[in-house]
This record gives sequence, structure tokens and C-alpha cells, in this order.
Amino acid sequence: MTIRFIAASRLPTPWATFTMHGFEDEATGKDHIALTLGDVADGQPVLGRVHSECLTGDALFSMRCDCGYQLQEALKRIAEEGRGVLFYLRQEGRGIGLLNKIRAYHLQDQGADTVEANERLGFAADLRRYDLCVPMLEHLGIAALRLMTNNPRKVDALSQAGINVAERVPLTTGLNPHNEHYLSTKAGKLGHMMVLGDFTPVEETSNKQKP
Ligand SMILES: Nc1nc2c(ncn2[C@@H]2O[C@H](COP(=O)(O)OP(=O)(O)OP(=O)(O)O)[C@@H](O)[C@H]2O)c(=O)[nH]1
Ligand SMILES: [Zn+2]
Repeated sequence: MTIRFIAASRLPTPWATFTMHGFEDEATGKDHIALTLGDVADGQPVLGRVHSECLTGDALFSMRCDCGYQLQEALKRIAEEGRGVLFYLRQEGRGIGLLNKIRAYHLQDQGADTVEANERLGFAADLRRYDLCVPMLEHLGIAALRLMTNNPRKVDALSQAGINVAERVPLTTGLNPHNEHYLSTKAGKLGHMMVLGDFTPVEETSNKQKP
């Protein structure tokens, strides 16, 4: 594994002031980040989120997916607990990259679902790797995670990479008219452990005319 710690700093957010740890993946040239709060190296399982980059959802307020909502909710829950970790992994578009994700969105605009769109572009449905968390967890001294996710394949992949996932904590937030079909496809085809009835819906503010 070629993940190298580079530097750490404070990161004030609306929910808490986290410590931001920056890592470099020498093999891919990607930068990854871990935000921590409290003492995460005390040996007790740590409330955690392993979040894959979604520029559109995390930074541009996209309602096509649930990523931005999950990111905010995870940070809020860690802040409420006073202790936790969020990994922000630069594997945009389930690993196909931003521009291919836009190509996939174009196909979805024409009726494909999120899995079919990836496949039509010649990609598997999900190309992400989670073993890159191992050196970051070791660096931070984290022994075990209480992982906020609905994705059982993420739990399996982390466990297979040798990470102790002590518990899965559901993270069902962000349901809206633009991502309802996407979330159904995740549950139906990608195996996410969630039903739409469990979700906290979000209100649209100024986009009511254009579903
Ligand atoms: N290729 C592709 N990637 C997408 C699409 N929508 C979101 N993503 C990416 O999917 C990743 C998030 O995956 P999700 O399946 O929502 O979440 P997860 O992390 O696997 O599961 P949770 O832990 O339950 O959130 C991010 O990298 C997004 O950029 C899409 O339609 N196509
Ligand atoms: Zn997203």
C-alpha cells in the first residue's frame, strides 16, 4: 500500500471543529482525507463514515443522489457523539471519474438506470476499493468502526481488507423526487439495505417546476 500521511490541521465546520488529516496515494496520485473528532485511538469502536467523492452531490447541491445529504448527516452525527471519523476517498462516480459520471448521467437522462449506464459505458457497476483505508486507520490508531452505511458490499470489502466493522449504522437521508428512482435502483440492484419508507425526505426550495 502506498498511502502516505502528509499533514494535519484544524477544520472548523458548522457542526464541530474536526482535525483534517491529508494522505497521498503514491500509486494513483490521488489525495484522500480523514476528518477526526475526539480520541479515536482509545481502542473502542469509532463511529465512522467511509465516503466516496461525489463532486456534484457533496459540493454542487445535486439532488440526483443522496451523497451530499449523507455527508452532512454523518458529520452531524459524529459531532453529536463528540467522537468519530469520516474518510473522504477520491473515487468519484463509484470509481469511474467525474467526466464518465457525467456521461453516465446523460444516459440516465435518456432512461438508463445507474447500473445500466455504467455498463453501457463499459464499466462495472462499482469500481471502488476500500483497502486504502487500512493505512489511514493504522495511522490514526483506530481499532474498529461503527460504520454509517447502507451498503453491505462496503462492509464486506472493509472486513475483507482486515478492518474490524463492529456494527453497521444505517444512514437513510436525502430522499427527494429527483433521486427516488436512483435510490430504488441502489436497493434493488446494488443491494443497499434500505427501504425508501425509512428515509427522511428533503424539501425542494426553488426547483419545483422542473422535476
Ligand atoms: N457511476 C455513477 N456513480 C454515481 C452515481 N450517483 C452517485 N455516484 C457515485 O457513487 C458514490 C457514492 O455511492 P453510493 O452507492 O451512493 O454510496 P455508498 O457509499 O456505496 O453507500 P452508502 O455508504 O450507503 O452511502 C460516489 O462516488 C458518487 O460519485 C451514478 O449515477 N453513477
Ligand atoms: Zn452523489
